[in-house]
Amino acid sequence: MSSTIVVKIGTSSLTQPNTGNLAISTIAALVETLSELRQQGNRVILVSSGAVGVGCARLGLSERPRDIARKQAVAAVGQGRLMRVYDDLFTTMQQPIAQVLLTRTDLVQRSRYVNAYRTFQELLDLKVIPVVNENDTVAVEELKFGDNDTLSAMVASLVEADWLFLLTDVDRLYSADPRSNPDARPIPLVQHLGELAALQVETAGSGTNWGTGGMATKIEAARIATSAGVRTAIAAGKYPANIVKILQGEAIGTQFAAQPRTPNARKRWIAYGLIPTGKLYLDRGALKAICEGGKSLLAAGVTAIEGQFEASEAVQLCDRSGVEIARGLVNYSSRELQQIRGRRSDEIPAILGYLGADTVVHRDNLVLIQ
Ligand SMILES: Nc1ncnc2c1ncn2[C@@H]1O[C@H](COP(=O)(O)OP(=O)(O)O)[C@@H](O)[C@H]1O
Ligand SMILES: N[C@@H](CCC(=O)OP(=O)(O)O)C(=O)O
Repeated sequence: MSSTIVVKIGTSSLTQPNTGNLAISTIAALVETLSELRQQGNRVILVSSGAVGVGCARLGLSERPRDIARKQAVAAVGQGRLMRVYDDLFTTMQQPIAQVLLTRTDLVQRSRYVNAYRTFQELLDLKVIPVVNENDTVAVEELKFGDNDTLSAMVASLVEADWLFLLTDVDRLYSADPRSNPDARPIPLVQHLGELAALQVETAGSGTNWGTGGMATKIEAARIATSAGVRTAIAAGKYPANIVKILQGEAIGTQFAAQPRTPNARKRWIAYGLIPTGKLYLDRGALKAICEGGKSLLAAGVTAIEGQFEASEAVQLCDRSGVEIARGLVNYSSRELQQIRGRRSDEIPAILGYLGADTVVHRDNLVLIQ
């Protein structure tokens, strides 16, 4: 049966740790595996990091630039080089590829999100492997994915993938960074991300100087992807052929079970495309109403508000301790909500001096976060 498979590979796997030069044998093995998967009828997307690392090697820079403009310039050098290498190798496998560079804003605006979705579908229908990266050269700091782990999870959610593979320079997730902690225990399977707290998994430490985010961003990616219904695996970038073995059911790397997928595409955009600008804390009655009753959120159930936001923006709906339970588009600004929180809906016109929406977040604009 054919699947939609998103594979993300990090800089630490694509480049030699000492010189920053391309790890050609790894890239060639990756190209072979992905081409074979494609030719077996699967829909395949590659999310590849490496623009900054490869750009640095090309320009003879020995470390990742800290200055933003310099980093953006270096990425422009590396991205072209990287695509040249991919295109040469994929062409030897008769496999067409496409470059897709995304910024975070492309997923925030509904029209651009839908447009990106359509372009991916078209490319996959044409049997092309899209090679995706963040558009580092134009992305602005405040609106960045920041790391390709998050980007790949959002792409996997956008295209409703069956699998997300996060290929890195360790063979799986451990209870702590295995580089600094030889007693770290391997974690083969995560049924639910809640288990990680009980397993006391530490994600501090970010491997080589070239990787961004370390394990923490991979766990966050697994959270986004699994709650969008995508099975996720963390595995060694050195052995891309393991992807095929994992698809055949072998217990390699760390595998995260998928949660049921939100069937409504617009709700998935609310949950995974938008960037929340505020937090609403809910009382127990409101949590029960939205979680068990499938109801809208009313002002009466909001106990506190954090952040500055306008009506129609995305907010996180949290329990008393700040754990996010749901996300939604809010009908009132933070200023208005400060005035009406805890109050009955029929009191709102008198408090605000005008007739607003009955609900703070309507159930059609509200999605539970697993
Ligand atoms: N709990 C953990 N389990 C495994 N690796 C961890 C853990 N915590 C931190 N790490 C580090 O994360 C690194 C991988 O992240 P990173 O360097 O960002 O890779 P990539 O370039 O593939 O995104 C590993 O080399 C490892 O040192
Ligand atoms: N977009 C950046 C990659 C950022 C990133 O997440 O890097 P990595 O941790 O190596 O996957 C680049 O191409 O250099």
